[in-house]
Amino acid sequence: MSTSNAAPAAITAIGLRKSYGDKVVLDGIDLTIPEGSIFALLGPNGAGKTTTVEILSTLIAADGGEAQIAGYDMVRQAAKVRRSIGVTGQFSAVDNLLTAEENLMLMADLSHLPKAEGKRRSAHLLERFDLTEAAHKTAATFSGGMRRKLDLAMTLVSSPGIIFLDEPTTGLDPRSRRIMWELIRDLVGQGTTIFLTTQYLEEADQLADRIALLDHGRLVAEGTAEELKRRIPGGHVRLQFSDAAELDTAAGLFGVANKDEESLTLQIPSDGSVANLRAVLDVLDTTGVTAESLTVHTPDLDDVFLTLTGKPAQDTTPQKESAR
Ligand SMILES: Nc1ncnc2c1ncn2[C@@H]1O[C@H](COP(=O)(O)OP(=O)(O)OP(=O)(O)O)[C@@H](O)[C@H]1O
Repeated sequence: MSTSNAAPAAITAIGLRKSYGDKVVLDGIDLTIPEGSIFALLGPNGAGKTTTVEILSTLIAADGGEAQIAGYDMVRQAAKVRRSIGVTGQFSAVDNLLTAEENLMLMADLSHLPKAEGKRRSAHLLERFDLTEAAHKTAATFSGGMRRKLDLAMTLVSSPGIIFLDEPTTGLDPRSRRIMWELIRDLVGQGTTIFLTTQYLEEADQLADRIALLDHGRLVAEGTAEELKRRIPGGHVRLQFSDAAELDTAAGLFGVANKDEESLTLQIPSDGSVANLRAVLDVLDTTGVTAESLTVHTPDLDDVFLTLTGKPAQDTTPQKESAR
């Protein structure tokens, strides 16, 4: 899932600002999201994730800053931006009184698709999202997972090139979450750009090419999951030796190292980069010490979150109810 640096940007933003009264919600946000990639905006409750999505999808106006979405200026060409994007928000667009198919056809009508084309796309999406059997059932009878799938399918009726997913799996059980992830990966495989907000570190880790961490209205970190994990202390390489003598010799070679006599292992602080690993191996090579194995331990995103925001991740907070 690597993004090419050569891919043109689907979304760029410079200096986005938004306040409600004296509360500064976004305090200068810069973003560049290449086409065909998944970008995750990660942040605790109230960090400003939804506000960012609302601004970029032209639902609300920023107080300052600029953004281009699909090459269109979000203020001067707002209508063109809207035609290029799909938005699945925290509040479901699904109409409970309609069937799955009727919900999809309604979206097709709103997108001004000819009736036959709307029917064709609805049928295709129902099949792809495994909702064919539920096509003629009213959405009121759907489980949370089915509803989310239908919601996303409705966003896809107009085949947008850029999709904003605001907390797409909040409140879903693990199985439904995995199904959503697969659907999201499929979309990107077809060239769609995904802008995702999430409170789930694992979700960002699993899906996103790049992750930005939003805290108090600012992006406090941005990079791939691996880059973010390397930015914080706690990473190390662990060398395993076959006997105590080798372990002792090796321990003498490295200035800072944690020796465990019992497991015959040596832990050396490391950022996990190739250059650092090479340096460790070079030291062993030149002194003729043989390690049995080497493993790299990078901190997980939980550590990153805690270090950079000073707050634990929100995975355990009570989940929000979607308005129906
Ligand atoms: N219309 C509004 N009027 C006043 N304050 C608002 C409004 N919309 C959002 N806020 C405030 O802006 C802050 C950011 O809200 P936002 O919904 O963007 O956060 P979030 O990161 O999406 O969090 P959550 O996961 O809870 O949705 C919050 O403190 C919220 O109370």
